[in-house]
Amino acid sequence: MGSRQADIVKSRSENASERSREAALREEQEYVSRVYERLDTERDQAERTLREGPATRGGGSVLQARLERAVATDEAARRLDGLTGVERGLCFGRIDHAAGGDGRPGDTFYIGRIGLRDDDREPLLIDWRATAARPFYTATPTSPGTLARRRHLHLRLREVVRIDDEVFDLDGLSAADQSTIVGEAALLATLRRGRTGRMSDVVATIQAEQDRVIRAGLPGVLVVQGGPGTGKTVAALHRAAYLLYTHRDVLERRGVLVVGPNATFMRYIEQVLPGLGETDVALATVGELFPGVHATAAETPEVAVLKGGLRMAGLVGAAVADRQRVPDGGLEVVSDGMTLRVDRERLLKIRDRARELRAPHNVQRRLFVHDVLDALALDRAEQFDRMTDEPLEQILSSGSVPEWLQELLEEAEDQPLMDETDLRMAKEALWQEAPVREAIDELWPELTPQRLLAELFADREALAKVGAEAGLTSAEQAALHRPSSREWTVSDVPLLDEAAELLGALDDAAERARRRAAERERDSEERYAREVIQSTGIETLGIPEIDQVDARELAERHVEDALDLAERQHDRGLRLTTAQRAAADREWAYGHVIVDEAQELSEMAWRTVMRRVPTRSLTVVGDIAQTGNPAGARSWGAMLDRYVPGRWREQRLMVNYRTPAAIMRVAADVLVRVAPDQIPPEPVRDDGPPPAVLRIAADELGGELPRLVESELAEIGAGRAGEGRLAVVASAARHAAVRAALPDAEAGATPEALDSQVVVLTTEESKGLEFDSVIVVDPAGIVAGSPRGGQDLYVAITRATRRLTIVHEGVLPDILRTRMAGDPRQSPPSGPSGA
Ligand SMILES: Nc1ncnc2c1ncn2[C@@H]1O[C@H](COP(=O)(O)OP(=O)(O)OP(=O)(O)O)[C@@H](O)[C@H]1O
Repeated sequence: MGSRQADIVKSRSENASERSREAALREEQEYVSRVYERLDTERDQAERTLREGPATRGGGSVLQARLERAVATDEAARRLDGLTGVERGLCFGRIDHAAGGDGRPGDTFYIGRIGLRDDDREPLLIDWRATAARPFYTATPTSPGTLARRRHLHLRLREVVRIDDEVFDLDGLSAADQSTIVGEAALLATLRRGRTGRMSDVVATIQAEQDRVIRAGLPGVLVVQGGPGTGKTVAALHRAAYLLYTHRDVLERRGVLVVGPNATFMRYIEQVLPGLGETDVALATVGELFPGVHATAAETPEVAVLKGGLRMAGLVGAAVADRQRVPDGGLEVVSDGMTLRVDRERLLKIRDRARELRAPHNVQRRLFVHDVLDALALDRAEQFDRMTDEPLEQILSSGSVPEWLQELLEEAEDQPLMDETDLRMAKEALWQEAPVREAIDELWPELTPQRLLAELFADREALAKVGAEAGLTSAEQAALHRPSSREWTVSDVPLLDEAAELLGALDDAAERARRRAAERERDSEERYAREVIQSTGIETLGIPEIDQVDARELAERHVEDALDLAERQHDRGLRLTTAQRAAADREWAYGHVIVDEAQELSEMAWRTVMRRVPTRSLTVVGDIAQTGNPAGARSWGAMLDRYVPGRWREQRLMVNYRTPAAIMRVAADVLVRVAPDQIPPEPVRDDGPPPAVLRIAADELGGELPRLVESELAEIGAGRAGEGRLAVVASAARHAAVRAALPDAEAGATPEALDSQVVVLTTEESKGLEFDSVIVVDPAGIVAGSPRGGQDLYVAITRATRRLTIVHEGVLPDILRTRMAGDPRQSPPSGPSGA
């Protein structure tokens, strides 16, 4: 065929494919418009139900009508919440199953963020979490299952703007093309988008290895280990949504908790779940796990290691025991001019009897107070008795008393000093006296966790005594000392939680009333707990500690009265979600807990997390190679075997969706040095320039850094459509100089930082985040500051999605030298001193 003829054929076939593309777009637009119409209708219906209440069916009692209303409004509120966040990209995929052997066409399904049905209850949109949607995520050219085609739909608002098709026609593909990447075109288009400072969901392009994580079963502990950018966070969040969809009966009432490393990170991920139609997941940092405390301050590495270690459980235990005192001289208190005494031996017995009560300190205290008051009342009675006894003896022995009176008096002498009523009244009277209360408080005070720890840390003497009992050296005891006014740190929170366990609730009347009410609910809760155990499948796993867990413990302790709920929900402003109720309650037992950046949790933090989930249904997400917390994990087994010995399972994610290959090669060099046993994840992206290295002296940062930032912002096209983010990640030593050089940039882990184009961060603050361009300042300082030599540099380098620049002062650290030497981009755009 001549070339002109070939051109004509090519252009005809291009025209034909253009026409069929337009026809396909039109067809999909029609369908997608129907789907949005349905969404609008459902939203209207839910809003009407909330506004006007459900249509009444008539008949039944008033109570029944109220209950029905309660259930319907609750459902409507939830539905509306779910329908509100899913507008963007509501329908993103379509799967066509191959024709069956009988020649009938295969089924076609549209996949979206939520499920929708038409008026005839026929499925219009399949929820991405439903089983029917699964082939969309798992089909690859090598194993397409029954799929003939997968189609990705790209929407701008409600308009279909592009279609990507994958036809699973293996014969037409070379072996090399039979990639395992699912929906490559759609995936790469997503990955190349500029960053906005907020994570978005990846529901349209979930990969097969991530799908296995997302859809893993609910029971037990699943560890997801993966290098940077492998989508651990995003997969964990999709997993939360999947579990809520699949196990709604259990999880809606007990809730799902996501624990993350810091407040900025939580803000970074917060829109993912609403985008998936889920609004009822509690998000918290470790510093927020103790209700009423929002700790963000960090300790020095030495104190963080100390406070993160398990000896702290012993320290807190010893601190509580130290507040149950028996003075050498016993108890002496002046009441009504009379000195009342309880001797040491008696007090020891009273203390031991209280301690034997298997209850927390504040509950044991009630028995202690009761017994001490007994002893004081008795002492007072005995003293009175002695006072009256002597004159009486004299009268009796004088022989001047008539016989009948003598008998009466002798009889009275044999009677007990006080009957029950006398004793109770005497004790109540004593308890009203301030000196008596103060004296008892000295021996066994009522304590909050905050008071216990603040007083302990401020008291060198107590620290020395209690510290020695917990096996702390004198240097460690001294390191814990601090003024009681100091704010709580993140490392303190697990200690507060530990203390709360040992202290129990305060003994106020309201608390007792609450507990009595809770007691009344116990029966139904126990029944519920059993259902929970059955439905999570834990029973069938035969996990021993579950058998030991009291069913009551497992029960959701806060079953809301349906009528209350209805009335509150009618006024939606007051509606409390499961997540909100759970977050306010330290003893809430969640149905599932997801821990992200889990390598950062200390041993003590794990104790706190495990208390929140007695069923041990957890997803633990992290990367051992990125551990920056000196008290964090060196291996998963070291942290988890204590709670689920040998029974946690691990899934690895091996593909890096964030960092382009050229940057990843530098990161891999660093990884070899810091964690030689870890394999770096394979990058999907092969775009973008190689990383640049610049030598800028510390005193030149003020002049050079702003120019570098400007030119990088131009490179990433920052500002267009709100996209384009740059981070300067500096060593602790250069942080202040960098901030001074970039006075207009946001700094630190604040929510505002995410909204700004340029942010200055420490490596710790950059954890979990990503930016189009990253400038790493002072790699040598970062390596020197990493507790295990280099992890922090690995984290900093792998934050970049497009461009990486390394700014150093003297000689480039060894760890970077191989790869960076002779790099073409060694000179900065404005040309300061080259490397
Ligand atoms: N299947 C996917 N489709 C599209 N984007 C994805 C996919 N998986 C991951 N990504 C993107 O890759 C980036 C990295 O994901 P994520 O932050 O979850 O990784 P990570 O493993 O938690 O990383 P790190 O350990 O470094 O914090 C994010 O921008 C995320 O949206």
